[in-house]
Amino acid sequence: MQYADSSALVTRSWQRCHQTGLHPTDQANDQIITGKRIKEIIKENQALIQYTVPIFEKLFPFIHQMGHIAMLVDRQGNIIHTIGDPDFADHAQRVQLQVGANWEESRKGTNAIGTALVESRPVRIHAEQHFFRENQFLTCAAAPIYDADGEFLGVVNVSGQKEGFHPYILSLASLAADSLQNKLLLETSKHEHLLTLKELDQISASHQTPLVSLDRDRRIVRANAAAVGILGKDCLGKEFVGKKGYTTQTISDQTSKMWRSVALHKKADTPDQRGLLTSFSRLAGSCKRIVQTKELALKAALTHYPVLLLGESGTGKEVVAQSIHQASTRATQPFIAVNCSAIPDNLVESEMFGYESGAFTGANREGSIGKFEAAKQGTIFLDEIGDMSLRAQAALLRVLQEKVITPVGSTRTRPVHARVIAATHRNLPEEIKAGRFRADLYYRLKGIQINLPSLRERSDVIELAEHLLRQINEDDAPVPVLAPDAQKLLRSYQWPGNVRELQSVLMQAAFLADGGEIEAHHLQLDLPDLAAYDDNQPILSLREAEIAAIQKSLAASGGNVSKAAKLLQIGRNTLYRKMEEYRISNTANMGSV
Ligand SMILES: Nc1ncnc2c1ncn2[C@@H]1O[C@H](COP(=O)(O)OP(=O)(O)OP(=O)(O)O)[C@@H](O)[C@H]1O
Repeated sequence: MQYADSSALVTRSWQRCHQTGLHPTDQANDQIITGKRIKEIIKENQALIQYTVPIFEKLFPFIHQMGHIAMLVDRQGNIIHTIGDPDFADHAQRVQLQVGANWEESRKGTNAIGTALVESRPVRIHAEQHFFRENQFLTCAAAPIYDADGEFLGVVNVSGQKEGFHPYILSLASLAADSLQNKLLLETSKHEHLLTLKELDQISASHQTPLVSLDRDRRIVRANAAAVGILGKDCLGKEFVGKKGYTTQTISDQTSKMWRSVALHKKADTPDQRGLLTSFSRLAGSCKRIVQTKELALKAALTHYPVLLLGESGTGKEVVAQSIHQASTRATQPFIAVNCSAIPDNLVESEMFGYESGAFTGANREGSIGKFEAAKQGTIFLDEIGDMSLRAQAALLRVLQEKVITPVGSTRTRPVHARVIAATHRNLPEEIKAGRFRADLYYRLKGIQINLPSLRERSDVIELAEHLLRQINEDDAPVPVLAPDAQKLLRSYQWPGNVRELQSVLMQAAFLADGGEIEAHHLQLDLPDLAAYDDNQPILSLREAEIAAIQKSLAASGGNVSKAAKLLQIGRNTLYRKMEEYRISNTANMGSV
């Protein structure tokens, strides 16, 4: 789905409002449909509401946690079904954000529902972007819904108070609209051949699974937006011959279960509210990369696909795994983390799959259940999967393929219900090339692949640092403030240990600052030259240490700034900036870069 450039879209909408003669300080022309007419409208949209109810129930924990409400709106802009936070619903009624109200743009000015209806695309309208002042306390996102034949049916809208702004409410609305569309597509293509396309090289960050339905002659009868994006706008009616770079998978009974689970989980399965509060909110950060990561993790939480988390050490892979678990319908079941690199090779099977009594010398007399069984219908988190031996990989692959385990010393298999989330800091395609990792296992594990950005790639280091400082500060003492020089240093440092390193540096700094402002000299960073520090030499100030490190790296690289920056593990521009700041001239090689 295409997200619109919000500023251009808002400008267009405001122009339409002015042209219609609306004025921001006017009161909206509210029209609440009640009685017979609303009953008729609800009846006309009964099927749509019926499909929406379970999807909204699935979203309820997220919506409620955010203090928002979700709405189903028909193509005329009438709200026909809502779910969400009752407190906010009371506020919302002040501006008639309730069943029976009409939110067409010509009536209610620029707003997510009305503007999405006009623009036929997902729209987010935040606070002052609303045309009428009376609506500016809101933050809203709406995404259009189309039926399997591409007919426009209405929108899904998520709204809350502007203070509760979440960057991913648009994704949430789009996700609900996508699930609804897929459900409609599945219903209408019961007699057709329904298949999905899977990227061979990489699972894209797109929010929707591509779905295509074929008639008996393999002509494409229907396709959802994701499939049209891959196959081209004119794909309908054409013979389906596959697509380079993609495999196809028929949606069998088993895979359609996955869809039902996306769309139809009953409220009884919804996760624990408190769990949710600590789930995605633990993942601090608002830079683009981390928001994308959270969106994808949220999507993963709503499915039962295996998840593969890739990222350097300390980037938060385990936090993401826990967040996915807590936000999923499995939250009330166990989350079992297994560090694959810590299990001796000869114990992998018994640790993972358990053993029967007397299976081997030293084994517990009663036998023991393995991690897969301990996870029950919850999540098993296989950390450091890239460090598993090939023998253990083969055993794991069998489990993932056959969905059963055989405890050591037993002949009886037991079913596996747990969802697998795997993680590694290794580059698995390279491990495969080197013959250290099985390609078939890799493809099994990467149902949804989430790449976690390193701290170097993130633009929100200070925000993250402030979040971590609040966490570190256990008692009610004031949270230490980061002085400008400390912020500068935190931004320019290369963070080989990522968030874990940032956490420990801040912990030390808070201790050293002793309740005062944290300054640059409180930050004990692992600067390269400190490794070479000799006991007999005086301790250098941070500035002196940086100067010495830069001079040494320039000398070692023969004046080549790129090489010197590499040695220092910083970017070339950062090195140039520091050379300028410390007035270091490149005497080793004046002409070189
Ligand atoms: N976005 C984040 N917000 C807040 N804390 C975070 C974030 N990312 C990571 N952390 C914290 O950083 C530390 C390291 O995270 P975690 O253990 O999840 O990393 P990892 O990638 O699994 O590391 P490894 O590969 O070494 O196992 C944890 O204490 C975690 O709470």
